Parts: sequence; structure tokens; C-alpha cells
Amino acid sequence: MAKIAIMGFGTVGSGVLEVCRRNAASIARRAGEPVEVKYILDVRDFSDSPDAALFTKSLDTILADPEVKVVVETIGGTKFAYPYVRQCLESGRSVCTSNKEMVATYGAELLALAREHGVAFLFEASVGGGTPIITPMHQCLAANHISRIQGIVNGTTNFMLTKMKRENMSFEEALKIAQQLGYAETKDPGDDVDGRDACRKIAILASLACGHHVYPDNISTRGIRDITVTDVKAAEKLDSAIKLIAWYDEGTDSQMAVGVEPMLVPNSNQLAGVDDVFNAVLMQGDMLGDVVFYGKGAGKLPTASAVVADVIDALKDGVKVHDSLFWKPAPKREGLVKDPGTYAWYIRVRGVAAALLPNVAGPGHVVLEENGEAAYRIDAATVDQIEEIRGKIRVLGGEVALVLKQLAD
Ligand SMILES: NC(=O)C1=CN([C@@H]2O[C@H](COP(=O)(O)OP(=O)(O)OC[C@H]3O[C@@H](n4cnc5c(N)ncnc54)[C@H](OP(=O)(O)O)[C@@H]3O)[C@@H](O)[C@H]2O)C=CC1
Ligand SMILES: N[C@@H](CC=O)C(=O)O
Repeated sequence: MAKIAIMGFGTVGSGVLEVCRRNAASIARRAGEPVEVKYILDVRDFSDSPDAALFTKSLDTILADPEVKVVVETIGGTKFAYPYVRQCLESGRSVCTSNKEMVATYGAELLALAREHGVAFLFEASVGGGTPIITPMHQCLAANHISRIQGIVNGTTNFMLTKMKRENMSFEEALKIAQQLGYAETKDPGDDVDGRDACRKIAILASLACGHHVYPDNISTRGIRDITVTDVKAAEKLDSAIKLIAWYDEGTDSQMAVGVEPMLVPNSNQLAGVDDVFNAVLMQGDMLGDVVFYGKGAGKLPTASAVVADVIDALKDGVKVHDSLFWKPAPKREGLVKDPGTYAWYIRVRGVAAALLPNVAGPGHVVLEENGEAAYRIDAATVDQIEEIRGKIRVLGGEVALVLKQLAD
């Protein structure tokens, strides 16, 4: 019988207990032995719970018990989770976590610490929730060089954009439902809507792709707050959808580019059809070509299923898993990584007549004009040229309210 502990009994942690119990037989078959949750660490009071006997308020209880071989971390954030996880790894326990903030910030260090202590540090649920992405990436795609990643990696914002499009729902109402469904970050849903959660996830995937730590602080990140129903309507007129896209491009001469931003995604691109809480990540391998991972990106049981799969791997393979799941520490760069690409763009402008836009913004066409605003699609421009256009519109007394790159087909 393998004994495990859960730290943090919220949405995901409680899901881990439920998955372990509901699928006990198949988990035992795959792990090679039954898996039992022996302790649950949480700051909240669970004295009325039928599982009250499992709860502890002290990490020392877990660390003092030699029977506990694997610890699940589902507290979130870094303040407590990071020192707790370090202590668990240092004590010779494997750790399985859904905490992308911790992995994106301290991943290289914790991977090295796990190796040093001969244990596993696994984080499948940290990207894509229940959708398998990290394990296939480092195992099934191990023979590929991954040069490009594009994905929808935040379930909350994708759910919100879907509600805004299909039901004309307001931003606030859509966010409230995402919170009720357990999709949004509990500490700060701003992490979802302002793109920080997606930024952490692409930092993890980029680190795994390039083999050294990529820091969230160096990734240009923009969320969905500025998207209005006008933009959603304009996107439809352009046979496109607006999606929050996290992307990585290895570039040439080590000039890696990486970012998180809402983009105009043509309906011909498979990411345009990814709706609700679903995530999809497209990767380009040099041998395989394109591959897409698709599934539920958030929620109690989908996310817990990925954590429990890691528990099984930790019990079966231990530190051996880090032969392929690893990246090196790297110094933090100064400033944001630049995007040198040329794209088609969508801009929404206030206070300047649509008729003036071809002269100011270059070749393209007006998508719509209403309520003192004009939406315009620019055929081709770089990030620097967009900044010049922004300046010209300001000189005319107007303002660029939104810019979106168009994702290629
Ligand atoms: N929800 C989801 O769909 C997904 C979440 N994740 C990630 O999983 C992690 C957990 O998320 P989620 O379950 O939603 O979060 P919750 O807030 O629902 O759960 C966290 C639990 O940990 C408790 N806690 C806080 N501090 C401590 C502490 N010092 N010691 C012990 N327990 C503590 C919290 O109590 P209190 O409420 O009092 O603070 C709460 O019960 C996060 O990193 C999140 O980003 C990843 C994928 C999907
Ligand atoms: N808040 C996150 C939860 C999963 O990582 C999301 O919405 O994707």
C-alpha cells in the first residue's frame, strides 16, 4: 500500500482525494499497489468532514511519517507551497503539483533538487489542467526538436470569450460563472484575465522545449480586459474568433520569441474552434510535424486526474522520469523578449474617422464603424510599425483602443 499526503484541500486537492477513491482499483493496477491518502494539510477547519481524521495543520506530521512516499501540492502560489515542496523533496519524498506559478518561477531549481535527492518532481496538471501535454511532450515527442508552440492554455478566459461570443454575456458575468465553476484562480482571478496564468504556462512549455529556464517576467503578457462585444462581432465579420494565445518560437540564432496576447484567429485555424473551458496546444516537432493536444484545461476532476497520473508515475518510475523531464537553470534576462515577426493586425480606433485609416495605418480594410469607433484590418506590419501607427493616431486626436495580431492559418 502506497501512502500519500495532500497539501491544500481546495478545488484540485479535494479532487485528488475523490479520484483516488473513485478509481482506486485501476489506480492500484497501474501503480502496482493500492494508493491511500494518509494526510491532508490545510489551513481551513475540516473538523465536520467525514475525513476529519486525515487533516493536519502541520507539515511536520507528514515529514515525520516514513510511510508517506509522495506528496501532492495543491495549495497554489509560492509563499507556502515553495518552501513546503523544497522540504518534501529534501526529505526524500516525490512531489506532484498543479501549481504553475511555482513551477514557472522555481522549476529548474526544484527539478535539480528532486534529482539530487533521487525523487520525482512532477507537474502535468500545471499546463492544460487535465489535458496531457507535459508528459507527451517529454516522452512521446522526445525524439523531436520542438521549434514552435501555440496554444489556448487558460480555461477561464476561453470560457469567458465563448460566453461573450455565443450569449452576448458581459465580461463580469462570464467571469463570475467561471469562478463558480472552479476554473478561475481563487487567490486572484486577475491572473486569468490579465494573462499571467497563461504566461506561467507558456514559460513552463518554453523551458521544456528549449532546455533552460524561461522566466515569466521576460514574457510580454496581455490579457482580455480590453476585448469588447464590438471586437467579437468584428472578428466574426473577418471569419475569425478572438482567443487568448500563448506562443513560443525558437527563432534563429537563439533569438527566441515568446508571448501571451489575445489574437485574431481565422476560423481555418483549429484553435478558433476551441471553446468553453477547453485548452488546445499546437506544437511543431521537426520529425512529427504538427501535433495538437486538446482537452479540459481547468476544473476539479479533470485537473485532479492529471495530478493522480503523476502520483502513479512517481510511484512507478521515481527519479528516472527526470531523464527526459528536465531543464537547466538560466540567468534572468533584462526586459521583455522582443517579437520580430510581421503580421496582419486588427485595430480598433476611437476618435478618428474610418476613411482616414488607410492613409494612417497603411493597406488594409475597414471592418466596421459604430459609436465613434472604427475597426480596421491591417494587411501587414511589425510590432514597431504598430507603435508608429499608434503615435500617428494620437497626433490626429484619436486613440488606438485595441490591437490584435492575426494568427496565421
Ligand atoms: N482550479 C483549477 O481548475 C486548477 C488549478 N490549478 C492550480 O492548482 C493549485 C490549487 O488550485 P485550487 O485547488 O483551485 O485552489 P484552492 O484555493 O481551491 O485550494 C487551495 C487550498 O489550499 C489552502 N491553503 C492555503 N494556504 C495554505 C497553507 N499554507 N497550508 C495548507 N493549505 C493552504 C486553501 O485554504 P484558503 O482557501 O483558506 O486559502 C485552500 O483550501 C493552484 O496553483 C492553481 O493554479 C491548476 C490547474 C487547474
Ligand atoms: N485558472 C486556470 C486553472 C487551470 O490552470 C485556468 O482557467 O486555466
